[in-house]
Amino acid sequence: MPTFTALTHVAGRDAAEALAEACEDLAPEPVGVGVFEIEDGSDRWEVGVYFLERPDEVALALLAAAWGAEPFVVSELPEVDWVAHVRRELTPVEAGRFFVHGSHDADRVPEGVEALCIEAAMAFGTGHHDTTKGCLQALDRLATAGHDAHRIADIGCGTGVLAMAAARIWPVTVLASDSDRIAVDTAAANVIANGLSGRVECIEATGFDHPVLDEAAPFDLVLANILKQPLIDLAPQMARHVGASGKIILSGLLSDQAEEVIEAYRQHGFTLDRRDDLGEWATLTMTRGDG
Ligand SMILES: C[S@@+](CC[C@H](N)C(=O)[O-])C[C@H]1O[C@@H](n2cnc3c(N)ncnc32)[C@H](O)[C@@H]1O
Repeated sequence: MPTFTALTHVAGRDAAEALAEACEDLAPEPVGVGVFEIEDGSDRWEVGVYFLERPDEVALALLAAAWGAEPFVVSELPEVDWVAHVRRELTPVEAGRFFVHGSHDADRVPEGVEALCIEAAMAFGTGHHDTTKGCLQALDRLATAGHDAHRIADIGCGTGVLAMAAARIWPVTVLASDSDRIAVDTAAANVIANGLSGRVECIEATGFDHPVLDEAAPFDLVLANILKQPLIDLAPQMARHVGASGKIILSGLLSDQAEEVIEAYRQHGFTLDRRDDLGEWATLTMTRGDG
């Protein structure tokens, strides 16, 4: 378990930010630099510079030079399992019928929900982000409306949260792909942890560039929570891989980017069913054809 040495100094906001900036290129290299408001109404800010090993006297002298006349406090942070700490801080997320939680909250799962256990790890998708939440709500609505999906893909699966949610609704094998190997491995581990082995297949691919995705097409449901530009770039491939009347759920775009994405997909034969804005993010549900 790593321990950290912290160098801290309290100042006004501008001075704290200037100090933090001066410390970013230091040797030894800090593992983190942060500026935090001290919440006592005094408008004072703490700048903290964190090292995995305590800097020696020479390094401290260099740091003192970088910080100019400002004094700093050197302290050892208590030994804390920060990963476990962050995980414990994550509270469960409810979206439609889904209840996404960490393993530390397994005993808090209410009756009658579809529970998905996701640990905070190296991949995106604990359910906390409004884009993930928006997609889970859209999935829930499609299922409630009786959409029948036999071929499903989740492009940019991250932790696999959306693919697993879809697998909980429809009794088919869902293809989950991501361009990032770490995300693919994380999703595969989550699939096992959630008892969905054989129901979600995780593959490394950018967009639909994988023979397994080509062979499984045409899909009648595709989820893609990636950013605006990758979504727009994906539109021609989406049109080739989604069957007539197939649904797509798109997110990862800011509300003010929604029209641009809708237009790109309109040009490839999709009709907007609905748009849902959560926070500053939009989620689009569209149909291939006239809906
Ligand atoms: C915002 S995360 C979404 C994760 C998860 N699906 C969710 O809804 O929380 C986007 C993921 O898409 C992946 N990604 C981005 N562009 C991609 C592309 N063109 N093809 C496949 N994966 C992509 C990233 O590596 C990342 O894991």
